[in-house]
Amino acid sequence: MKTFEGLWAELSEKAATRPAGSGTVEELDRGVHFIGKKVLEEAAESWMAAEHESDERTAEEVSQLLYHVQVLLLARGLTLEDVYAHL
Ligand SMILES: N=c1c2ncn([C@@H]3O[C@H](COP(=O)(O)OP(=O)(O)OP(=O)(O)O)[C@@H](O)[C@H]3O)c2ncn1[C@@H]1O[C@H](COP(=O)(O)O)[C@@H](O)[C@H]1O
Repeated sequence: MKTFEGLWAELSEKAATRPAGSGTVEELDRGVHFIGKKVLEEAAESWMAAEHESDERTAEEVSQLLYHVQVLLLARGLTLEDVYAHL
C-alpha cells in the first residue's frame, strides 16, 4: 500500500525527471496559483464527503487532498522536513 512518504518520493522523482504523460509534471508547470485552487477544491470535497458521504468517499477525497498538498510543496521547492519542523 502506498504511504504519504512513498507518494512524496514518487512525486519528487517525477518533478526531477519530468516523464512525459505525468499529471504531476503538468500541474507543476501550471504553477502555484493553479495548484492552490486544486488544494482548495479537494479540501471542500473532503469536507462535503465527511458531512454527507461514505467513509470510503471521504478517504478518497482526502487522498486527493494529500496529493495536491504534496504537489504544492514541490512547486514551492519545500520538503516534508520543512513541514515536519512545524508539527
Ligand atoms: N494520487 C494521485 C492523485 N490524486 C489526485 N490526483 C489528480 O487530481 C485530480 C483530481 O481532481 P478532480 O477533483 O478534478 O477529479 P475528479 O475526477 O473530479 O474526482 P472527484 O474529486 O470528483 O472524486 C485528477 O486529475 C487526478 O489526476 C492524482 N494524481 C496522481 N496521483 C498519484 O501520483 C503519482 C504520480 O502520478 P503522475 O504524475 O500522473 O504520473 C501516481 O502514483 C498517482 O497515482
